[in-house]
Amino acid sequence: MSDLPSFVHITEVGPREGFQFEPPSIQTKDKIRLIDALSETGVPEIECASFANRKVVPQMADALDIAAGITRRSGVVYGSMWLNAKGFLQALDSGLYTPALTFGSASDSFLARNNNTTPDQQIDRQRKLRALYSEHGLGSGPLYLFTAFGCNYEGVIPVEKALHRLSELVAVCEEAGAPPANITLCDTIGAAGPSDVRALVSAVRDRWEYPVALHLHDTRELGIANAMAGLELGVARFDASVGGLGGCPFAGHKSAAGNVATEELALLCDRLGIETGIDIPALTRAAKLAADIVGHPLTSKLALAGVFNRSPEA
Ligand SMILES: CC(C)(COP(=O)([O-])OP(=O)([O-])OC[C@H]1O[C@@H](n2cnc3c(N)ncnc32)[C@H](O)[C@@H]1OP(=O)([O-])[O-])[C@@H](O)C(=O)NCCC(=O)NCCSC(=O)C[C@@](C)(O)CC(=O)[O-]
Repeated sequence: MSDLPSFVHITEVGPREGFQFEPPSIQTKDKIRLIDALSETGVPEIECASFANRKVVPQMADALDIAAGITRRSGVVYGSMWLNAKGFLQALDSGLYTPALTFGSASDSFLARNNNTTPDQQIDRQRKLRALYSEHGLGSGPLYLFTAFGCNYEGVIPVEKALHRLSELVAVCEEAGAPPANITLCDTIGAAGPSDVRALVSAVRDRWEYPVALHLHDTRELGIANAMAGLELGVARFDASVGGLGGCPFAGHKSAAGNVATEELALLCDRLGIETGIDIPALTRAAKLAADIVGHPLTSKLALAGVFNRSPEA
């Protein structure tokens, strides 16, 4: 356990990844209500929305309204995501935090469905995005590898394939003089187990010195075990989603439902003596609000059971 980090940065992605996976009928005011509630929980960063083709992701068509409607609390970073230049320029206009994101996928089939590109086109798109980032004064940013462990269309992704796709994306960043701020390995469909996490994180570390981050899905109940494997390797940056909301609509018929729940990851860290800055009871209340807004129970057992009272009154 000696490599456990002392602090873990958790980016809350529920308002983006969660609501993209729900029907488009969720009201903008409710999305804003959840983001404002999350702002009071100590999460350091909230991904509020994405700027995407509204014909394929109508759930995110109100991204600009969300950006305009939220109450920004000092000390909280309010971010967004995009997959192309058009989305990046909208994100800039929104005033949400816009790090220089680079994206790719270990599965070529997922890439075609999610990003509408072949691997070569994706590299070309990332080069152009990087040039656009430079024009706007942005340097290094996170590099995301989707379906890093497996995919509903291609099955298991061998470590070598993930490394190959990563090396192309890292080269784009390095050639632009903007090495990745981190390499975020995404288990888009909850395909991994702890040994897979250990194998890929270690292989990436053997090859590059960039910090590794994890974006885990709990689709098959291994999300927290996978997070534990990452923590034991010293991974100190995670994405997670309040209540376990979310998934990617382009990930296949079994899909990607259920990110690791932020409050459960924060609880794991707390029980390991790792700081996150998160007020777990407050986040658990936000998870209940998220369930009310979407109108169905969420996967987080902590949200269901409530925080364990260590000193109950007799
Ligand atoms: C993939 C792209 C960007 C390809 O975008 P493209 O190839 O440029 O365009 P397209 O062929 O998809 O569509 C073209 C039409 O979309 C419009 N368009 C195109 N982009 C935008 C935009 N940004 N904002 C507004 N409109 C846009 C564009 O203007 C045009 O409109 P038309 O001329 O036909 O009227 C696009 O198809 C798209 O936005 N798709 C949605 C993909 C998506 O949002 N996926 C989910 C997020 S990724 C994820 O969840 C995984 C993650 C991050 O959580 C990690 C993990 O778990 O692994």
